[in-house]
Amino acid sequence: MSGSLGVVQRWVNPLVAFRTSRHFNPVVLSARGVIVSRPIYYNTKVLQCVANTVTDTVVATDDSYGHKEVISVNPRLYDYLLANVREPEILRELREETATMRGSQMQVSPDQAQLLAMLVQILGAERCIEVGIYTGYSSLAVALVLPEGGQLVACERDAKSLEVASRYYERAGVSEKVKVKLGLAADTLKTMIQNGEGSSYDFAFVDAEKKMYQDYFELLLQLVRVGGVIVIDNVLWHGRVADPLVNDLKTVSIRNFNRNLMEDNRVSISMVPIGDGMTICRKR
Ligand SMILES: C[S@@+](CC[C@H](N)C(=O)[O-])C[C@H]1O[C@@H](n2cnc3c(N)ncnc32)[C@H](O)[C@@H]1O
Repeated sequence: MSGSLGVVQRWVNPLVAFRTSRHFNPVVLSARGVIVSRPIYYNTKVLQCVANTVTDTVVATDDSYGHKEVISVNPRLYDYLLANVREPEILRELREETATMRGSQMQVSPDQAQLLAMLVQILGAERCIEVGIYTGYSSLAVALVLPEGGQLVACERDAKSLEVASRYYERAGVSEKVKVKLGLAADTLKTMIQNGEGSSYDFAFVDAEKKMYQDYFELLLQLVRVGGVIVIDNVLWHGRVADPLVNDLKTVSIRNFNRNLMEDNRVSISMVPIGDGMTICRKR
């Protein structure tokens, strides 16, 4: 720090200071480091946030990424994103009730649910499957956009969480559309195949036992028609899949599943960094 009054930008990345310089008056400190003037529009905390916004958010810019400024969602940006999600009132109530329960971190986020509903609508899906209901947030999001006569076969092994889900299906008026299958999902899917339901579904969402992903996928690939879509949740697994030092059973199985999917010519794929990561697969 200099011995005279001066502008101090030690907390500002020079690139960011340049980019944002039109938007604020800098902090001026005395020789002893006492603030003698503050920005006109921002207090120092806000200013710090402004200065950090770009550096916190843009996570990749170099030529490995074609100099594309790739962003990562920080809390402030995520709040903004959520403020732009159209979450139906009934889903909000279910999400808030679930938030008081054990395991609430398992439910998909509002932006994920909106994407699922959007995919179902784009596909014009009438016959859907969900693997892993919990209290019903994602299944209700799908059921709400199904057309008259549409059906969602939803698999869950935990009867207690199903009580919440069923109550919300009822309240939302979609009970007729959701066929709940209590039991192990793989068994339910096998039975559906044995019953001749192969290639008759338009859409499936997988959000249950991570070690079973490959099995669920193989079964669902038989149940979904050509052109149908299978969405898999948690494919980024809190970032652990990209960390070679993490090798617990769940991480390894998701990592292997992702690698297999990359080489699987039976589907087109798109891995999307939404929520905990989702891969959208379209059956060829
Ligand atoms: C991540 S949660 C599902 C969250 C849900 N999609 C939502 O948005 O609220 C996973 C659910 O899968 C269920 N589950 C786990 N293994 C299962 C299995 N083998 N068969 C059926 N359900 C299973 C769990 O009981 C749990 O409720």
